Amino acid sequence: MSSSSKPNLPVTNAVNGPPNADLVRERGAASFPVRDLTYLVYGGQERTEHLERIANMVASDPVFRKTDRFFLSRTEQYRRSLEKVRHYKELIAKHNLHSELDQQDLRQAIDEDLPIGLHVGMFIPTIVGQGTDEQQKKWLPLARAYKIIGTYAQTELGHGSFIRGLETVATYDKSTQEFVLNSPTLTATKWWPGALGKTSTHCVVFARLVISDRECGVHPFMVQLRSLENHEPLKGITVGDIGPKFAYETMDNGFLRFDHVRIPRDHMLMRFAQVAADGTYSTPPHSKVSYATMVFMRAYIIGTASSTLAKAVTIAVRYSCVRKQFPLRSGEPEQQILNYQNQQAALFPLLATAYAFHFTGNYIRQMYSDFVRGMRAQDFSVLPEMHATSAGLKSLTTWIASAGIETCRASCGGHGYSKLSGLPSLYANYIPACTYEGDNTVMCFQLARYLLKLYGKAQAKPGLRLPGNVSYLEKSTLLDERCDASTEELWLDPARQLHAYRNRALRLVANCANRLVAEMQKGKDEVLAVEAIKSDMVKVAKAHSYYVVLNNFVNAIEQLRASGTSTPILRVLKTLCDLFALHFIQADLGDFLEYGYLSSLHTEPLHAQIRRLLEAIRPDAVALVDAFNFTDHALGSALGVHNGRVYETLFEWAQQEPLNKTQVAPGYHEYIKPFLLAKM
Ligand SMILES: CCCCCCCCCC/C=C\CCC/C=C/C(=O)SCCNC(=O)CCNC(=O)[C@H](O)C(C)(C)COP(=O)(O)OP(=O)(O)OC[C@H]1O[C@@H](n2cnc3c(N)ncnc32)[C@H](O)[C@@H]1OP(=O)(O)O
Ligand SMILES: Cc1cc2nc3c(=O)[nH]c(=O)nc-3n(C[C@H](O)[C@H](O)[C@H](O)COP(=O)(O)OP(=O)(O)OC[C@H]3O[C@@H](n4cnc5c(N)ncnc54)[C@H](O)[C@@H]3O)c2cc1C
Repeated sequence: MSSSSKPNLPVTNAVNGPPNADLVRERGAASFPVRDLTYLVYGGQERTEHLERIANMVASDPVFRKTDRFFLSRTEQYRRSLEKVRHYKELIAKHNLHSELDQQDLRQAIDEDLPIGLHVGMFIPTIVGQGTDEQQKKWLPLARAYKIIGTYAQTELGHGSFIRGLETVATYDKSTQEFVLNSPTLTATKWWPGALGKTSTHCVVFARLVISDRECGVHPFMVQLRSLENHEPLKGITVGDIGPKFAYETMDNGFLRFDHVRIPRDHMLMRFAQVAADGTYSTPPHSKVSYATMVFMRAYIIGTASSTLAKAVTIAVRYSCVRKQFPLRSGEPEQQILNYQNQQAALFPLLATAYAFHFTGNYIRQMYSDFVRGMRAQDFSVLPEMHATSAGLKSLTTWIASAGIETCRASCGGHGYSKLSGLPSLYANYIPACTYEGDNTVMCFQLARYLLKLYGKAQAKPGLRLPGNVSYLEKSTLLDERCDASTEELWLDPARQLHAYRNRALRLVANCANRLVAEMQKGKDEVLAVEAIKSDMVKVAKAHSYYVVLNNFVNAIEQLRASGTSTPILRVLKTLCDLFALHFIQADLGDFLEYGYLSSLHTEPLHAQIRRLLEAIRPDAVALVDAFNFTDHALGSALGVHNGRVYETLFEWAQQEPLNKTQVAPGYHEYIKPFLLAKM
């Protein structure tokens, strides 16, 4: 079956001409209607077409061009991103894109780390989440109209993960009803906040509240940093850019110091905790409610892991169809490198993972909106589950996506190392996701701690009912059960796949819990006992998160089946889900073998089934990446161009290299000529 219709996307940036014949053939051989899968991914035909209109508008707009980005200095890149921000605002007005969703779609299409990312992603959400109604009324209209630009300033030179260790102080002065913000030490300097260095006029600062020498914990405060007239820093404020980074050049991550800066009392965001005029402090209803913006952003990051990985896989799969190396036998044509099993084994599990993470993103979005509904009704009961689940999923998805981008890059051979492949910058700009919004390892501890607690409760109280994704912790009998997938066919049973993931997670939780007890029996207190099991806690968190991802993928397919999705689409999604499930068992085989859950009786059919799945996906590989529907602008890759004119595009883009502006190299006269022409 061929694609039901051609995607309505312009081929920007790529060199025009007849499309690569191999890609054309591959597209014609897809076993499912590509367009229907695109609709499924993006939420229907209407929404897909809307996204395409925005993507086309961006892709054909010269202000948003990307191809020269590699040749610009850091300062030029920052200026260009400001130019894009201005144009983004002009387009909102011109095309009436005033809804939050439209603006999100537009930013996504622009596809750059713009210095308004923090304004939109953390500054405004913090005002919404932590501000009183009056505070929202005052600041939201200004922020939404970009009359003020803000960021989220929490991390300091000395502390990021350990929020309670922040040193910036906000001391309440009852006599003037003001807070005095101060950075008492060098390590109290705010360090890293995006757009803090040069762009923001305001920020939400996290500081320890002190009232009459009493420590009241870390709270958020609204602070103006720069004049709205001339952008100069205000009195008492030292602010600037933190300097060169691994990548992320378009973003002015900044530093900030306060020298006894005074702000009015109503600049503390007081939705949950309050300071009255006389200095009376009212505690928040939940001690971690001021961390809510981070939970929001973690959920957002989980949602973007799929699309980021999907971009890398799209580039690598298309290129691997165009690229040919070696005939199998002399005299035969050379093979597309995607025909090699090793290439498929590297790329197809990542393709499957990009689809798996798509459904994880849907799941966490739903969980987050239920959680927000509860919060609005002063119900914080879901907070621990939301925090733990999002912390674990954020870690797993960003780790896998980061490693996956690098695998894609390496799979493109030498050309993958060229920045023109788009993969080095995709990787370099993405990997901080493993660190920001909570270092992944530290986040894993949060989930593991939650699971250990629930496991302990379930042990202490048989018959206790735990919520959906953690209900397996009730069933210690599961530990005695063994895998019975002794044939290739049995490995395709979702119930058996889920059984394996549940069993592994439970085993690791139980093992950790036992070790904790053993460490305490050796005389350690609980704190030191936890220190002795920390690397196992990371494994626990990952194992549980894998289970959550797979469970959601399986459930999503069941729901699609129930809602009448066509057989060819269901078939291809099931194949991807199977590959996801089996690949990550194979990757962590030691976990499953260690406790005798699996034996060689099961591993042989497991490996064989994985090989079959790779073969099954091969004819649909191009269609499956096409279904993500990225424009050439979004991919920013000479290797991933839709028309497959890889070599032509690489050649043309390389001509832009500034070194090629002259035939004779700069420096020739000083450094090359003297030794070339020196007498022997
Ligand atoms: C839809 C529109 C979207 C627009 C998007 C726009 C695009 C934006 C693009 C920009 C992209 C990227 C930009 C990146 C920006 C990056 C920003 C940042 O990095 S901001 C700084 C982030 N910092 C962190 O994440 C710090 C991590 N540290 C922590 O979270 C905490 O300190 C923690 C959890 C490690 C420990 O906290 P604490 O020491 O206070 O607590 P305890 O460990 O003692 O735990 C006590 C108890 O509380 C529970 N707990 C902890 N945190 C939470 C929470 N958040 N919620 C609920 N409960 C929490 C913990 O589990 C313990 O529970 P207990 O039952 O006692 O065991
Ligand atoms: C690109 C980028 C953008 C950022 N944007 C912002 C922003 O907008 N606003 C903002 O406030 N911050 C921002 N940050 C800061 C970011 O949130 C922190 O860097 C992050 O939370 C990690 O904290 P840290 O740097 O203190 O790491 P550390 O905690 O110092 O981590 C270093 C190592 O120590 C380990 N470790 C730490 N604690 C423990 C423990 N208890 N047990 C065992 N191991 C431990 C970690 O696993 C890690 O391996 C940004 C950072 C980056 C890189």
